[in-house]
Amino acid sequence: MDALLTVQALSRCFGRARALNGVDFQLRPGEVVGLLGPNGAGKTTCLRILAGLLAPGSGRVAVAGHDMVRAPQQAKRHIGYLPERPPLYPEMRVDEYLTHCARLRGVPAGARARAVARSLRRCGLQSAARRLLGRLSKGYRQRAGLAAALLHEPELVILDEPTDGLDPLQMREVRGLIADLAGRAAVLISSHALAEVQASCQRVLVLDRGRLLHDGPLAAPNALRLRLARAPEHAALTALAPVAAAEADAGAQHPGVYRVWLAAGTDAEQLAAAVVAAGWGLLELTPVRSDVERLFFRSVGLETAA
Ligand SMILES: Nc1ncnc2c1ncn2[C@@H]1O[C@H](COP(=O)(O)OP(=O)(O)OP(=O)(O)O)[C@@H](O)[C@H]1O
Repeated sequence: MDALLTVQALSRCFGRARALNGVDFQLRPGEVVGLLGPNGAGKTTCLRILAGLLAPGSGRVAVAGHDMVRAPQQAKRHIGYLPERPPLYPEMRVDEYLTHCARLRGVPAGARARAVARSLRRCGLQSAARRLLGRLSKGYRQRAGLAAALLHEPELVILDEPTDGLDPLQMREVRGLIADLAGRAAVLISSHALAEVQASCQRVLVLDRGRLLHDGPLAAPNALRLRLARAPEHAALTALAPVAAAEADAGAQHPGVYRVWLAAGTDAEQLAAAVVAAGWGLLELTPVRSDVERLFFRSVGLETAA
């Protein structure tokens, strides 16, 4: 499938400091990707360039085939951007603000009310539509910023630390909003919250001192976590046709928890059927995801490969 976003050899300096250094990656339609990196890694700089708010020093950004420098209007039409601190006017009401943003975004006059209502609904803001932005909690301000970013139904949504400063309940709500976006739009999320990225993203980029150190999927191919009520002999488990390899999960609190790799040409459904037929009591069968924390520290050189 063609890339929705293409980033090529992107660099940017501030004075003599190099904030971004030769960054390359692509985003496909509908995928949710986390952008991780320590403070000062260049995440915000990168996202601001992608959103067309900051000029690149060199390199290229193209959105849906439109070059951000040569055709910024067309490129930006496909992007919704939630900055770290959304620029909300405290004296405006939520619905007034969204109507104002819809106008700035070029949503035609006749379609604005519908776009605002849809954005309010998607971000759970209907009951807050008449509230002053200046009186909103941090979580609701974040929702208002996201509602503004989604008004024109962008295919690429860029979120700069969307859960920063939120309480666990608000974080869960934002996570729900991201899950709701997934599949309909590509989402690029910068975050310090590794658990957040683990929960929401299919792929992770790690940036450090302006360089992209890692770009890879979070799902480990063919690996599943299997939990059984009655732990079988290891040999009995590996004798099942869909099992290529299995190892007991040493970190698990109970026996009967395994990491299982599927044999080529088999799938999770076949493994479930084989385990049930063996009478071991299937309690859980879930895809194994890479550990974002380990991946992050390994990428930035603070941990050697285990
Ligand atoms: N407008 C600016 N003027 C000068 N230097 C800047 C500017 N914006 C960013 N920088 C510098 O560029 C580097 C990357 O900053 P950036 O904000 O992109 O990092 P970040 O990964 O988003 O950090 P954080 O996680 O702390 O938000 C830093 O050294 C920062 O000081």
